[in-house]
Amino acid sequence: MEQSSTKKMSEPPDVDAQRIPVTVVTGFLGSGKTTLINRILKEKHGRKIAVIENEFGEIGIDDGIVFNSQENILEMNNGCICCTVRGDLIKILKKLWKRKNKIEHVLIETTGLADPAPVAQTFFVDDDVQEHYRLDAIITVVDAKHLIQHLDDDKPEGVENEAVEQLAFADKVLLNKVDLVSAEEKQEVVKRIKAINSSADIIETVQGNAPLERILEIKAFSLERILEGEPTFLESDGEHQHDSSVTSVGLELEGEMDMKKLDSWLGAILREKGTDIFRSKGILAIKGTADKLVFQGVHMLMGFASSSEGVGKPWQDGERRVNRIVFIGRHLDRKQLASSFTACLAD
Ligand SMILES: Nc1nc2c(ncn2[C@@H]2O[C@H](COP(=O)(O)OP(=O)(O)OP(=O)(O)O)[C@@H](O)[C@H]2O)c(=O)[nH]1
Repeated sequence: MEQSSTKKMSEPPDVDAQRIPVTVVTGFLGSGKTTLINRILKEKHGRKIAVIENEFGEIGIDDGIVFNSQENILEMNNGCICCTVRGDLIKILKKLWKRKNKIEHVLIETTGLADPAPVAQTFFVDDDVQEHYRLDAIITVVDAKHLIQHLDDDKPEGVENEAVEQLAFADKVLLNKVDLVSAEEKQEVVKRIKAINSSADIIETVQGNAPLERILEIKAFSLERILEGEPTFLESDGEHQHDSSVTSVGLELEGEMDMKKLDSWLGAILREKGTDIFRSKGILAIKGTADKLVFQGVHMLMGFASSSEGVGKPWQDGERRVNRIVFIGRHLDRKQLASSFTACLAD
């Protein structure tokens, strides 16, 4: 007896067991990050999960369509998590561990244009953060249909290709939207992923349906592996250049929309400009119904959902019906988008 208690006393404390695991969910615009996080939150995981959510675009849309039953959602929408709001990320993390109602897992959703490296670096360069958190894994969600075009996107000198960076840093790749590609197309995408990152496990998913035990608390992040590929990982100050040709136009307009006009307007824009418009989404008020309409576009693919199907909440009595829509991509014509959006208002 005595022997075993002496042994116990001399054992180092299990530091990892005391630190809160963090999963960074990254992946290009529209790949399915929010879908994955919503799915995780809805499952019976038995953990108290906090989500830190960073959205790209002039106006945030995700807050209105997701996570509506969760209290532990922290929004950071005043810049990109990998540069301007990294200080805010540290502040939020510090606040979180001081909460009485102890958090057991943190999910960080980066914007679709973020470089995950500075986010990962946060867990190794700040002493307080390092003491309380452990980076469990970087999960990169990939849109099987659109990945290759983003990997092949020509970037200006000195600008990183975000889709490549996101894959290079992945501990797990969720090859999402496999329902949209053929077996041959899928094989080609897998080949491209492996050429960038041969060590990450690839999980094929539809609507982010990966088993939780393969994505949470998996201790997959390895600093050694990262340092092998990027020896200066811990030294750099997180400074990097974003592709400034990708911008966003966010529009807000009070009133009720004509569904027919809206549908044909969005259909036409995405058909004509869907190569340049990477992502579009909106929350809309339609004449004749109190249900909120949620619009989602990824390049030329678009779809609607409604609060009648449990996505978001209906317009409440007295709530101002403000339509919000955001377009993210290249060569966006703000004036033209604004006037054609206004033209969709119901008479
Ligand atoms: N066909 C298909 N559509 C999917 C799948 N997963 C997600 N989607 C749709 O893809 C669109 C974008 O999904 P999100 O989860 O919002 O993507 P995201 O990565 O969070 O997008 P951003 O945060 O704006 O970059 C939505 O319309 C989803 O319903 C899938 O497996 N198959």
